[in-house]
Amino acid sequence: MPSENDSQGFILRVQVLRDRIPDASTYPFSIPALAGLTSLELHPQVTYVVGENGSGKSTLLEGIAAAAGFNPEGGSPNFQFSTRSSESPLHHALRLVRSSRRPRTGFFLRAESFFNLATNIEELDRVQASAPPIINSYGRRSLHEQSHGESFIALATRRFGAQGLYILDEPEAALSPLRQLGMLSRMQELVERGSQFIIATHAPLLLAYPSAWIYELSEEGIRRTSYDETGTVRVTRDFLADPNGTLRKLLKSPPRG
Ligand SMILES: Nc1ncnc2c1ncn2[C@@H]1O[C@H](COP(=O)(O)OP(=O)(O)OP(=O)(O)O)[C@@H](O)[C@H]1O
Repeated sequence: MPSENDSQGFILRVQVLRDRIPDASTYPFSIPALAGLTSLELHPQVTYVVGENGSGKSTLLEGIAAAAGFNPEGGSPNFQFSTRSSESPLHHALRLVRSSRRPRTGFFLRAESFFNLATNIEELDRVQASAPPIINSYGRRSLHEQSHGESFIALATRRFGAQGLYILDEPEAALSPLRQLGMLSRMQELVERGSQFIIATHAPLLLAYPSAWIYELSEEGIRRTSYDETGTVRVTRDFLADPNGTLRKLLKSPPRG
């Protein structure tokens, strides 16, 4: 049963300490959506970050994840593998305003590091042969031997748990539309058990969690918006309402049929 305290998220707000920014004219502080950011309030349960390619979603999520103690390359706070040090210095300038609740578990998912995570689990299980295998928490089957979607579903159903902080960068890359809807119901189970999500996405289905807050990043900055006003929903809705009309405007020769 969720306690009254569960109505608070673990992270209440993300503050940007402008005096810790070494050079506002270089990456990542030069990204338009981040340039003027001073504070971002998070929903206690589900906060989405949307915006065009290159608008700064991954940079922001990585900064929040690193400031929260995750490996910037992804995984749970226990995973400390490093294949490259490409993380941006954003987290040095971020201060997380936390509630009195502490997450019991958590995961930072970034698509490009899922492969490394799978390899890291195999290596850890090889060297720690006496301990219960870590892969047991991921459905007992090597993530390398599962499809991208299967391994994500194993992660969300087996490894994600109550009182968790989950920072997910475009998880839809792995998921069919049906599985994206399934993810919404898995999110509800976890939210009801005190978890908090921060999700960057381009997927209208995955974006549909009710009462969540949505921030849209753009050249103008970062602003809270509604589901219907997001670019991703508008473009998808317009297309599905009239695919042929859209294609006629877009393509040189008209579509057949
Ligand atoms: N290591 C880096 N050094 C310099 N610029 C970078 C670096 N990483 C990303 N950028 C630039 O910062 C901007 C924001 O990138 P980011 O990956 O955060 O965007 P995004 O919104 O997540 O995009 P997408 O939807 O395509 O995943 C882009 O213009 C990108 O080219």
